[in-house]
Amino acid sequence: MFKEHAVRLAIAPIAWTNDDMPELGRDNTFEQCISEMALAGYQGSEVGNKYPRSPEQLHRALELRGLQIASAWFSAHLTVRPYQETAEAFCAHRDFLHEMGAKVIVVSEQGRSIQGQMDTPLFAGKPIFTDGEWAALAAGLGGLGRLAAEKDMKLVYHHHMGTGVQTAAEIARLMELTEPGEVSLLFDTGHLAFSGENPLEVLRTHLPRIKHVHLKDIRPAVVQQVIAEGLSFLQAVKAGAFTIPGDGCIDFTEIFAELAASAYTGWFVVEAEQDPALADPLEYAIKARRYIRELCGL
Ligand SMILES: O=C1C[C@@H](O)[C@H](O)[C@@H](O)C1=O
Ligand SMILES: [Co+2]
Repeated sequence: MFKEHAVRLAIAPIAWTNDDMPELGRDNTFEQCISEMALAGYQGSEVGNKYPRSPEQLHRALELRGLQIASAWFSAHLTVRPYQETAEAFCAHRDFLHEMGAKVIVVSEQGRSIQGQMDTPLFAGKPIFTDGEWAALAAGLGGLGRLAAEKDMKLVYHHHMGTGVQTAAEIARLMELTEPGEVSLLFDTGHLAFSGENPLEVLRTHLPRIKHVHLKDIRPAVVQQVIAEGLSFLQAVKAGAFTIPGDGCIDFTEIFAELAASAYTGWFVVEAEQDPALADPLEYAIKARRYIRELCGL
C-alpha cells in the first residue's frame, strides 16, 4: 500500500513513561523502553525525558537496537512570552534533533494551555485565542519555521486537547494564517477524535501540509465520562481515554488509504499514552504493530 521506504514506523516512549505525569511508569528505564520498541518491530522513536541528551550516547543506544529518532516535542510560548525567548530554546532543540538525524520538529503552543493542569476540566477550560494571540502565534511560528529551514528541517504543528489549537476550525485558522513553506501540520488521530472531530475530514482538508503523523485511538466510553464528570486532560489519560490504533473507535482503513494515495513521506508514530501499570507497554506496542501491518502492510 505504501511505497517502500516512503513511510517508517516509530513509537513514542509515552506508553512506558509519561513525561506529562512522570509517576506513570516511573520505574520503566530508558533501556527497557527502547529495547521493547525494537523487539516489537519499530524502526524509530520520539525523544522522552529519560533519553540521554548527549547525541553520541543516544546514537549508540539506538543504533544497537536498530532505531532512529523521528522527532521530539517542543513547547512554544509565542502568545505569552517574547519571541526571542522561544526562538533561543527552539534553536537548541532543533540542533539536538538535527544531530540525531530528525527531519521534523514537533511544536505545540502552550500559552494558556491547560493540558498539564491536573484539576482543570478539559472541555470547559480550554483557551480560546484572541485575534492578538493568533497574530503572535502565526508570526512566531513563521519565524521558527524559517529557523527550522536553516537546517533543512520542517516545523510540524501539533494540535492538542486543552490548547488554543485543538478543533478543526482552529487548525484551519492556523493553516490559513501561516505559510506552507514555514509551517507544516502534525496529524494526530487521537486528539482529533477526542475533540469530537472527524480525523479523516481533517486529513483530507490539510493533506499537502501534513508532514508528521501520530497514531492513536480513543475509548469513547472514557471520553464520555471525561465530558460528563468534567475531568482534566491528565485525568482523562489516567482513566484510559487514549489507546493504540485498532483498540478504540477510529476507523483507520480510510486514513491509511488516503495517506497512501497521497505523496506522504515520513514517519508514522504510534503514540498511545495510558497508565503502563494497567496497559503493558510491550503488549500494546506489539498489538499496534500487528494491526498496522495487517491494515496497510507497513
Ligand atoms: O504528541 C504528544 C506529546 C505528549 O506529551 C502529549 O501530551 C500527547 O497527548 C501527544 O499527543
Ligand atoms: Co501526539
